[in-house]
Parts: sequence; structure tokens; C-alpha cells
Amino acid sequence: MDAPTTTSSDDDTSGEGGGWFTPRKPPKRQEDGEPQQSGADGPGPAEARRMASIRPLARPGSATAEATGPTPATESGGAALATEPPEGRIPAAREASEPTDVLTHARVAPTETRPDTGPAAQHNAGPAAQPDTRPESRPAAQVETRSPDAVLVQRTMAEIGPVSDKVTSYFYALLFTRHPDLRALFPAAMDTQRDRLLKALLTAAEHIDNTDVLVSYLKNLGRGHRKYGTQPEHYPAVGEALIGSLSRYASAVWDEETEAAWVRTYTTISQVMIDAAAEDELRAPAWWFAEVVAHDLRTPDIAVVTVRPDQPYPFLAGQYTSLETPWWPRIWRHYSFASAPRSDGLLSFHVKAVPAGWVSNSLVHRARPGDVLRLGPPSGSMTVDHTTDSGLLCLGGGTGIAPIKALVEDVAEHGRRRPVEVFYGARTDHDLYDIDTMLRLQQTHPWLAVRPVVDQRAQLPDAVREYGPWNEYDAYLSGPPGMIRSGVDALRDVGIPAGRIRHDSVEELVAAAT
Ligand SMILES: NC(=O)C1=CN([C@@H]2O[C@H](COP(=O)(O)OP(=O)(O)OC[C@H]3O[C@@H](n4cnc5c(N)ncnc54)[C@H](O)[C@@H]3O)[C@@H](O)[C@H]2O)C=CC1
Repeated sequence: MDAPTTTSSDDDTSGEGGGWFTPRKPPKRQEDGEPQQSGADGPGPAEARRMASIRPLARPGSATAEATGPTPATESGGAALATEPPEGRIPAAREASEPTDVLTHARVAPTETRPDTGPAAQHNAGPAAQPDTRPESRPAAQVETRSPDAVLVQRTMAEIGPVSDKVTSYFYALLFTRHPDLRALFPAAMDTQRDRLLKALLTAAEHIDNTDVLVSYLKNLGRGHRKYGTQPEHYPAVGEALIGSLSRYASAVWDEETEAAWVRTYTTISQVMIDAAAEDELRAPAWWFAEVVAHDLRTPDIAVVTVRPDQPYPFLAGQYTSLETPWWPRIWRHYSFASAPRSDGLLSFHVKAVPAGWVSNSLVHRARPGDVLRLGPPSGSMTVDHTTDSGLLCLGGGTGIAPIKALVEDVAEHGRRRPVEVFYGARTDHDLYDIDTMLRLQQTHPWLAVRPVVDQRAQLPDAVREYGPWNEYDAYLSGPPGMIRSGVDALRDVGIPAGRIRHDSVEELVAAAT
């Protein structure tokens, strides 16, 4: 999720100057369709009420928190994100029920980006999200389990689904006309990633009841937004634009109750993000500078880029980072670490230049030793569980082999002789740009088997079916979104339970592809 997000404030000053929360009615529009800026007199009484509602809560344990009591969400019977999720592993139900692809990150820069399936608004629950007002007529298994706020939020999402592009445009128009200072936090060209912020927020709102996955997602989002310069006082401005845009385009279902549900939901979301960012500030920089120390062009469009961070960069094998080049300020893309943590502190990435991929093209064709990049914090849960002896079944497609190589090195460093089977897929022999490294690793480690799979001969998922059995293995997939999807299907077919299949978010991968 790459886009500066929101803001909110701990004091009473941030509402001054007007325009904080969205007016109940859509703002008057100018002839060009852009919303007008709010007047200099500040918000009216209705806005003031909402501003109070959306202000983030004090941190747990603070005097203010004790004085104010439970969160608005809790008070209202809405969702409360109090549950701490297990750290470090993808939730077991991931493939089956999680808010999913969107919530599980991906490079996958297509996590970092996604030609994807459209704004999060399109992930809505559809007709199923409609509340059933006749519970007595339904079988017990179908009794509504969603919170009242979730029902209202999902109803809004269903309404805006068909006009999600307009919602997005209006959201950013409201945000930037009312808060021009926030424009500088976003890339100059908003076309490729303008909907990331809104998409992330809508996705989170839609899954407000799924606390286990959502808290982890939002904390990550909050930490990740530090590199954009996001401050707590920005959150109310975003919330205002969010409500303004939703109320305009979901007008058929929008009422006071719906608005209150969104305010509570957004308040909860922003609070988790703000707290996570504040916690992170105590122990990590918002970003790292990293100097390119080696640039190895492996094919005409694939480079292995090695960098030296300006200060220690802790991460786990299998994770990824966000990366900004000096040539495209504020455009961040995700790349997996291509090695386990090294004693010399260097990091390497495998980058493929793709059409219209501004960042990837710069990294492949322009970057040279001495150039300085910026890195965001590490992210991702496609990491090895060292508490078990299960084998690792790894599918790496194209440059998706990068984190797989890191996982192999990680297993080697932990000295456990657990079987690791790597299927390395590529379009042609020539595209197996890292096969020499993988075969060298195989020679060194008797527990490792590397099997190149070239398209003319077989597809990666089919090749996996020919081997096995895989019931004692945890599976790791990394590569293009289509490969992830068909790979997951194949793995489920051969009996690997969803909870033992790990991969980065397909959506992020799509995004990362640019
Ligand atoms: N650079 C990095 O650090 C990482 C990159 N990725 C992602 O990996 C992808 C790599 O792209 P390329 O190297 O161009 O890969 P590619 O398009 O050349 O494909 C690599 C392999 O995946 C297979 N594949 C592709 N689509 C498939 C489908 N629908 N079903 C079954 N198999 C399929 C291909 O047959 C080939 O064997 C990108 O999407 C990138 O975002 C993923 C993780 C890390």
C-alpha cells in the first residue's frame, strides 16, 4: 500500500481553519467539477460534531485515554481492534477467509501496485452484505455475525462499487483542495498509485470485524506511512475527504447512522495506524538511505542491485521493502530481499524493467554505484518458521526467485537439515537468470533440490504435481500474480492446507509490477 495516508490529532488545534470533516451534504461544486474549498469560517456545528468524533484517541495508558474511557467503536457496539494478532506468520486461514490478498502485502510492488482488480471498493461484499431483517427466517448457520457498523460499511461499499473511479477522484479532489499542503506528500504524477490510500482505507473498513488480520495490516500500514511524512494531524483531513466522497456517491444508502458507522470505523483504523507509527518511531527511522554498491545486469532487462544502508537494517528472509529512487521522488515500489541478512549489512534486489515501470526501468537502466536510494521499513510474513522441521516447498517464478533464494539461505544459516524443494519457473532458459546461484546452493546443501521449469516444457504448478508427496511441507510462492493464483490452486489440489501456504499479497504484486 503505497500512498501517504491520513492524519488526525491529539489536540484541539487541528480542526481550526475549516474543512476538517466532510459536510453532511456534498460541497458545492465549481463548474469544472472540483469541490470548492471550505470557507474561512471553519466548520459548522455538524462538522464540529464529526470532528470531535473522528479525533484519534489518546494512546493506551495515557492520562487522556484513562479519562476518556473506551473507544467510540467499543461504546457503539462497533468493531474494536484490541486483539493483537500473532506476529510473523500469515494467519492460518489466510487462503480461505482472510481479507486477503489485499491485507497480506505484496511487492509485490504490485502490492506495490496492481494492474489490478480495481479499487478496494470493488472488493465489496455485494448482496451478501445486505443485512437480513428477518433473522428468524434464516437457518442458524446464516445468522448475522457482523457488527452493525460492518453491515453499514459493507452496504456503502456495495453502493460505490460501480463508481469507484469517481469516488477516488472526488476523494483526492476534496483532500487536496481543502488541504493543499498534503499534496506534497504524494507523487507528482498520481495516475499509477493515486488510489492506493483510498483503497487501503476502504479495504480495512470492509474488514473491520476481522481483527486478527486487520490489526496487523493497519499497524504495518501505519509504520509504512512514516516514510511519506504522514503525521497524526493529517488523519482527520483524510477522514473528512473519505466521508465526503462516500456520502456523495453512496447517497442512496447514506444516512446519519451510516455516517456514524464510518466515523467510528475510520477513527478506529486511524488510531491503530497512528499508534503503530508512534511506537515504531521509538525504535526505527522512517526511512533508510542506501547507496548502490553493485549493479549487475543479468539479462537486458534484469539487474541485481546491491545497496549499503546508512544504518543497520534489520529484516527477515522472505520479507520485502519499499524503495524510492532519486529519479522518481515519492514513488515507492516493493522489492523482496534477495538474500538472508548478511554479516556485511548489504542488501540485494532483483529488478526487472517492465513497460511503463518508472522505478524498475530506472533501477535496471540508470542506477549505478554511488547512487543513493531510500528504503522504507521491511514488511511481509512469508518467512520461515524455525520452530518446526517441516520441509519447504518453494515456487519461484521469474524474479520471484529472489525471496526464495533468501529463504534457502535462511534455512542454511539455521543449520537444520530440513528438506527444501525449489521449483524455479521461467519463460525460457535464458530467463533463468539466477540458475547458477541456485545450483551452487544445491551443490553445497544436500537437503536442497532445485528444479528449473521452463514454459516450453511445463508450467510451474503442473511440475509441482509431478513430485511429492507434499503433506509434510510448508509452501512458499513468489512470482507473478497469475502464477501465485494457479500455484495456490495446485497446492490445495495436492492436499496442502491453506494455513501452510504463504505468499505475498497478489494485489501488491500487481502494483509492484510498475
Ligand atoms: N523482484 C522481486 O523481488 C519479486 C518479484 N515478484 C513478482 O514476480 C513477478 C516476476 O515477473 P517476471 O520475472 O516477468 O515473470 P514471468 O512473467 O517471466 O513468469 C515467471 C514464471 O511464472 C510463470 N507464470 C506466469 N504467469 C503464470 C500463470 N498465470 N500461471 C502459471 N504460471 C505462470 C511463467 O510461466 C514463468 O515460469 C512480478 O510480478 C514481480 O512483481 C515477486 C516476488 C519478489
